[in-house]
Amino acid sequence: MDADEDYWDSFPSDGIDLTDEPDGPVPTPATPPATQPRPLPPIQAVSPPTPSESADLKTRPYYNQILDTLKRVFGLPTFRPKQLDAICAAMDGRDVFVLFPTGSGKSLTFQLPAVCQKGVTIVVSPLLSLMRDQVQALQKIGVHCALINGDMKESERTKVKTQLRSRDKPNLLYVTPEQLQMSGYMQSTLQWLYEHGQLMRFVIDEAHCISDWGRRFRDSYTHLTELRKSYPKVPISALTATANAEVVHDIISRLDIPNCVRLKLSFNRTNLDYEVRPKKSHKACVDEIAALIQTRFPTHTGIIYCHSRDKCEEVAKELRERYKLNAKHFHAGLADCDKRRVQREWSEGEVLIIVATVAFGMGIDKADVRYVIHHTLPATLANYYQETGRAGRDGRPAHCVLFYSYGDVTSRLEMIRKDEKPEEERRWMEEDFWSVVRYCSNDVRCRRQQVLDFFGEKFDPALCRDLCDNCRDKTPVSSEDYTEDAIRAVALFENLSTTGTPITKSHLVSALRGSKLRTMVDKGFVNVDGYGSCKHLTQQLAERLIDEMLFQGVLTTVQQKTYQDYTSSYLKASYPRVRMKR
Ligand SMILES: Nc1ncnc2c1ncn2[C@@H]1O[C@H](COP(=O)(O)OP(=O)(O)OP(=O)(O)O)[C@@H](O)[C@H]1O
Repeated sequence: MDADEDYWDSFPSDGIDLTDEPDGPVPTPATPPATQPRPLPPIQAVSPPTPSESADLKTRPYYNQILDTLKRVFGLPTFRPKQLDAICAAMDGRDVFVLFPTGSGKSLTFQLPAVCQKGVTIVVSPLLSLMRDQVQALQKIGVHCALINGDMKESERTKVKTQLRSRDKPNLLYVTPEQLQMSGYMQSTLQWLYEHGQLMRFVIDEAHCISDWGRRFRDSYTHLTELRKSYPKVPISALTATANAEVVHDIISRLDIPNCVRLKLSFNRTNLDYEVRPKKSHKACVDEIAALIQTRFPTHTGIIYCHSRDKCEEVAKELRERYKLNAKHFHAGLADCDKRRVQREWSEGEVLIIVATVAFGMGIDKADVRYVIHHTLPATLANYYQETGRAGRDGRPAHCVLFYSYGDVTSRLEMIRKDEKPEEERRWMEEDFWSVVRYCSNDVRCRRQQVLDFFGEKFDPALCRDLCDNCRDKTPVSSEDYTEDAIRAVALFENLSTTGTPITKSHLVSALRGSKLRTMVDKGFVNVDGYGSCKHLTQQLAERLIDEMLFQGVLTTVQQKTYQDYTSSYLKASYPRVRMKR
């Protein structure tokens, strides 16, 4: 399998281009991993703006100017929540920390002040594609801005730097952290701007990259900690969509902006409907996806995420050929020109369905995506939030469906275990992935609550308004203790193992229920002590019992090659054994 997503690769030396990387550096989960014993810094939650910041923003002397710029330059009628607070803080020359979810309009919070003020705002961004898109979008509406990255020819870079010292300065300069760090000429240009009072602000986009609490700590971001020392009078804005309390604290201390105006929005995407569906087989899953699209979204745009390049191509082909749906695939294996073409066709509505790996998403700002379907499990719950976050950016209802099977869990775990990364990183990957498994297997708790919980945000499920499958399911929930059955299952598993035959999950389920299947007889399982000890359980309950034992780590799985190079997943005990000397 050519698994595409490789979340833990180090970043390329100068920005990121369209590889099969997730959209932006990997978000940080709400809690640091248990296997990483680091002293916790004191948690400093993001505080609401102080009264002087929130009250009477409309009386600010520049209020009419920013409102006019919002309408005339950006073509937008009103501000979204907290945008005005962030813009006023920037206009007042304050340091600002913006923690808003994806798609909430963070960019405007620095772009608008940059347009209103004289001088240059430097925007440090790790994603080349995102930078290009933003610069193009700004140029389209007549904003004077420029870009410097490692891909450009030296002559092009020199042209921009010359422009920076001229009268015809851009309002915004987008730059990769590497360019800011490496280029001596860049440094001297900044110094020149600073000395001439023309350096308006530093904006650190994806600011969680600066924090080593983030899993994808980016080396080139470290020197950004020098900005305050080198340019003490220049205010700094830090923006991120993914930071827990520790990361926020770390960013603020590293950038040395302790008195920044802190603005936070809820991560609840109220218009998204979350649903998990069992994945019975690949074919059944594609059938269901096709039926869902044909009945509910026949003329709408959507994204289907798959784990591997092969799967993307296969699913897109099946949707086209079997269901006559307008689908195309996208992954990092495509030539750059093909990537651009498919992305453009989808953005312009010529192609409705994109079947993609996580490579798809960087810099995508399509407002009317009506559904995001996961054919395969995402790597972490934070990634799931980010990937589903591409739906409904226009604020209108959108649907997120995640297909889940234990088979996908085991193959993902197997891949993680085979990964050549250091053991600790593999453990993180596993732990992050378990958050997804727990989310899928919890069919009681509000999905929205589970997602927000992951980001450390408390959410009252009553506010979900039945916009998730668990809240919609009104079947009364009863809880029963299955410990006795679990003990029987462990004893039976031990006894079955004495036959020397590897045991699959379905063997154990059949043995618990006392199945008379030929294969159980042939393998000699039926004669084992405890065979049929859970006859009272239905097939579904027995399967859930074993799943639960797998989730809780009582059992685990190992992959073994069978005949003809097929691999099967076998159960392995992972409960501690008590051994005593007699
Ligand atoms: N006040 C507004 N009114 C209407 N649309 C807006 C407003 N502010 C921003 N938008 C639109 O919202 C979309 C998302 O904005 P933006 O790209 O800044 O989000 P973001 O928070 O930076 O998201 P991400 O983290 O995904 O980059 C854009 O299409 C933008 O034009």
